[in-house]
Amino acid sequence: MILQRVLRSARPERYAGSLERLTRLTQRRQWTLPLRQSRGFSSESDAAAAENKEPPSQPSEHSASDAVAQPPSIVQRVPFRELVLPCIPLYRRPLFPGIVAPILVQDSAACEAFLAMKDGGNRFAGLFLHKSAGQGRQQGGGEAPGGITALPADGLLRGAPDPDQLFKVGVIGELLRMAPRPKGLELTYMCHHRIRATGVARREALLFLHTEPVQEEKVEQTTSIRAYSLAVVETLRELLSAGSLYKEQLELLLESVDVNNPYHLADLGACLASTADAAALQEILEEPRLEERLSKTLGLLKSELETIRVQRKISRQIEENVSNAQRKFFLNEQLKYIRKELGLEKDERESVKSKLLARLEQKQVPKQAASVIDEEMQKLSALDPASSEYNVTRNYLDWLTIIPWGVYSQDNLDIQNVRAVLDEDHYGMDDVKKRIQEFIAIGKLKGTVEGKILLLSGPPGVGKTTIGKSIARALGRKCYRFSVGGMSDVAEIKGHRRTYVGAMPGKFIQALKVAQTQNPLILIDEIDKLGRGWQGDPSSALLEALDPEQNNAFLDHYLDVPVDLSKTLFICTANVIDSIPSPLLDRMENISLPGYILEEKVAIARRHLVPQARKAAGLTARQLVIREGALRALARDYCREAGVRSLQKQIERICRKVALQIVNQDIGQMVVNSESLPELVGKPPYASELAYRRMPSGVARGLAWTPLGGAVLYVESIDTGHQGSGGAFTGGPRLHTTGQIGSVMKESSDIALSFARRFLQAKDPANRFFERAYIHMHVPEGATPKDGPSAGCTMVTSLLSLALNRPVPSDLAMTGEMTLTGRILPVGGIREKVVAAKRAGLKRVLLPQQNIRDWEELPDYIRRGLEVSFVSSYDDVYRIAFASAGAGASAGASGPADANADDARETTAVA
Ligand SMILES: Nc1ncnc2c1ncn2[C@@H]1O[C@H](COP(=O)(O)OP(=O)(O)OP(=O)(O)O)[C@@H](O)[C@H]1O
Repeated sequence: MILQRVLRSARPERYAGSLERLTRLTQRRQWTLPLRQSRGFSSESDAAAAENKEPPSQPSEHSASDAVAQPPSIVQRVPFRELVLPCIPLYRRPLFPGIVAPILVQDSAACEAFLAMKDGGNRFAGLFLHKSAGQGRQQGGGEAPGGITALPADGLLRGAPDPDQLFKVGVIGELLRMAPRPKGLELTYMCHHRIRATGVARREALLFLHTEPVQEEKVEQTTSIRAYSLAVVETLRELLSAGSLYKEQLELLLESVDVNNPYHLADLGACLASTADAAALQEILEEPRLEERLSKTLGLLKSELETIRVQRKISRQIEENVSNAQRKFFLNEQLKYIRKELGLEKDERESVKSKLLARLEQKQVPKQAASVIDEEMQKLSALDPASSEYNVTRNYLDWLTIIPWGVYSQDNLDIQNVRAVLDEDHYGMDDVKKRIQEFIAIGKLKGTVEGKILLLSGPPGVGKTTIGKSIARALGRKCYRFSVGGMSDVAEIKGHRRTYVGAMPGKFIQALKVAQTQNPLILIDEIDKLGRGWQGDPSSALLEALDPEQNNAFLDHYLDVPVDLSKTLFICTANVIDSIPSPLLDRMENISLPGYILEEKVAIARRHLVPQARKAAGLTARQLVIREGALRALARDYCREAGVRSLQKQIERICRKVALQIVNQDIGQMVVNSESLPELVGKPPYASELAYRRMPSGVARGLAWTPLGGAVLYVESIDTGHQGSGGAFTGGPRLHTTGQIGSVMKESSDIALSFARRFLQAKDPANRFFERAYIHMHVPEGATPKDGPSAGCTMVTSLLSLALNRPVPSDLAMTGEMTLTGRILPVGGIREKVVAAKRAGLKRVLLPQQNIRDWEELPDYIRRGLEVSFVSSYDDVYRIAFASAGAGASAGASGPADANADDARETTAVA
């Protein structure tokens, strides 16, 4: 057991003394001795007497003999007979004959009992394995300090162990030494022969048992016993070579093993099986047959050897892994050092710095920016690349150096080229293109087009964004587009302060990075939908960037050095201009795109939308032919909005369907005409009946402006009956309005009623209609909110038509604000309204006199085919709208020129 203690210890020298003792003991007393049969001590006094005798120092003649293997005997002083012995329970492993083992006794009563026994000359004790042994070290009390046999942590034999919990076969131990320890006594026992417990003698502080010696069977040393013995020795040698840590000690033991004594060999082998469990060892202890005992011992030793091998393999693998990683690390470090020495690789900071500096080579960095870059470079050199500050500085430098300082693209200011490019991308828009040409012509004279903010306003899908891109292409400038719709965070424009984690510069600096020129064209979409949130006012930030007075030193929060944006061309787009903050609007040059009339839509579809969609669907011009009639029907019956986006979608839809049919049915060509439309894109979404092919009395047609473009709007009035005659509005106001009209429009209706009464009185005093009438006025498309004063004269006309019972001509539409005295005031959105009238196929429009300039500014192709009358008072309107009794009827009969484009089907939103 000392050996085991040595085996488990990392510091075998601690046990040098024990080993010495072991060696001495094994040499002197047991292991090398051929044990003779005991003469048998008759009494304890015999045993005491025997203690003074010198044990034989030489092996017996039997041990030398190969013929017979003798069972182990004991030295004469050990009584080989029935005895009453104090019992020491062993909580980890059984002890075997020939073993010296220290045992720690902690229980004070037990200690006293052992002291008393020693004083009484009683040196023997029975050492029996407790049945709980091997069920966990904690339970067994763990390693007893200074001893290899574990005892319960709470001390030995407290209240004496339960005899039923002990194995019956154990060994008799002879006390060699008793030494005080801080926590009790350390008893060192020399184990002799096997004993068997036969009964309980008495229980005091210790348990005393009746014991009898176990007689070992005498056997012939057969070949198999020899073979087993040799195998055990061989395995022990292998163990020796495998476990180098205890080499010396094992060698010592092996030298002392009497290989010719199989009993001895089996016991020793079992002792050395340090990983074997207590039950297996107890089995060997109890095994009466020598050959079996040897075989079991061999088994335990083999498994011990295997365990050691596996253990070594595992540790070798771990060592290999660790050393590989270490080796790699060292080699990498060496490589880095060598590369650095050879000048092949600079320090990370140096390589970053040189990369960043290389970016500045072709640039003209302004002084202020250059000094900041310098400072930051120095800072970078002093920072640890692993620190977070290093990354912040590096990112900052990254942005500072990526700005295209002083890099400008050459503008192509050739007017003809500009026009050619614009024409190539967009059909029509003549006035817009002219305005752009003018703008570029000025740029040509000045040598630059800087400092201008163009605003393209108009309904959705009229090509504002695409024309912006075309301008960039025409000028040969890089284009960067971003939308500010709903943008409420000022940081999106001005950047974040660098102190924030993940800080970024704003959109303008990002634009410069992407464009890589300091004079790109920046397209700011949806400027009318700019948000305003708690994170500041983006419109003020935009102003700083766009304003030619300030933007030569635009200060982004992140970059923190002034950047010149004055050479940048800004183009903004908006659907309405009213919601653009006025300081911004002031600085812009508005070009309005009013929306397209039918012919334009058809031409755009033919020249641009169809080829684009065909290409996107992988079709050739031969495979898909869309007839003009189909395009016309599409624009007229399916897509009535001002722009061409939904027309574009419908054409794309047609292309997809045709592509599927061509692939599915292997058709060479498909021709789409107006008849095939329902099959391809479904039924037209607009009602096919003409709402007012013939205008009834009380209905007048107005023109409205909406964010989606112009629209035709109706005002309908009816007399609901006299007061008290069961009419719906009995006792209520004389005019009731519906149709989601806003407060301004409501006021217009009141003005209209008051004026119409006065007007009628003057024109036809006999007509007392308004005195008795209770009128319901409705503006259709009741779900769409409408507001504004421009329907004033239409409302008066509607009321007078009702009062006079004379219909208004059905080819006539009007717009104009009414005053109470009958003057017609100018209104906005003339262009959109005229386009809407034209789209609806109307022939005549009445516009306020003061809007004559707006009319004159309209391109010819819009004005063409429209008869316009300018009116300054309602008398003028009356003259035209109620010219003759038959006018309405005759006009009504003729209807709009294009019956299919009946205006009743126009969408109406805000008047
Ligand atoms: N005159 C035109 N000629 C050729 N294509 C046009 C014309 N007008 C519009 N388009 C096409 O219509 C589509 C929609 O245009 P775009 O996106 O520029 O509209 P938008 O006015 O910017 O709309 P929104 O206000 O919704 O942003 C584009 O594919 C564009 O090419």
